[in-house]
Amino acid sequence: MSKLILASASPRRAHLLGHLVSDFEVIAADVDETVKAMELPDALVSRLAALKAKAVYDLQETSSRRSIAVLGSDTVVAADDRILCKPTNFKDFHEMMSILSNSVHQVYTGVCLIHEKLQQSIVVKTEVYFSPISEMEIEDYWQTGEPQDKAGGYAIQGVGGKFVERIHGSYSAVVGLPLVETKNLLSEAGILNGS
Ligand SMILES: Cc1cn([C@H]2C[C@H](O)[C@@H](COP(=O)(O)OP(=O)(O)OP(=O)(O)O)O2)c(=O)[nH]c1=O
Repeated sequence: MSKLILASASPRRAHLLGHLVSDFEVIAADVDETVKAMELPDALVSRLAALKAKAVYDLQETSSRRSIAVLGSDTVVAADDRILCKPTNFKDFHEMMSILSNSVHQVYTGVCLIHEKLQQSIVVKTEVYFSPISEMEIEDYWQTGEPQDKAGGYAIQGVGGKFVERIHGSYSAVVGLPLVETKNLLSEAGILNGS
């Protein structure tokens, strides 16, 4: 049985993966997440998920690579293909919330599994519908500290959940790791217990 490594610094991803696998290691991947010119969101999350998995795979001793599997993932928020990264300051965040307020946007999560030299990737797209957000709500939300490290400036699983009217797609993908699709990837690779 292969040892599974999650190539991520995100506690949310580790928590979600824990719903599928009881035993895995976590190693943060240090990669350049700069968006390329004209890069579309689905291509971006696919490239970054693979980059993260490959970075951690390459850190492993050559002799042990045959018995490991590495999972990388990346999430971005996009409004009509315009990528909204993690807000760097309040002005940036305010602009994001103005775009998301009373409108629908897309959350893309890419997952890549490297196992026995094979690399398999998937991208999950979810549509998220936001209710109108007032100026005061934008200011108050920024003060909570929650938006700062989140793609698109919000967390559906936290305070940001109060802006979400409905979603069409995968809730776990919005949080950071699509459970059904990741389960299928791990299962096909023979990594899940009992598969
Ligand atoms: C939209 C949204 C994003 N997020 C989070 C998930 C991701 O952790 C983060 C997107 O940034 P990522 O760069 O995908 O992930 P990360 O920097 O947290 O961790 P790593 O690269 O090491 O795997 O935003 C939420 O937690 N809730 C949400 O509703």
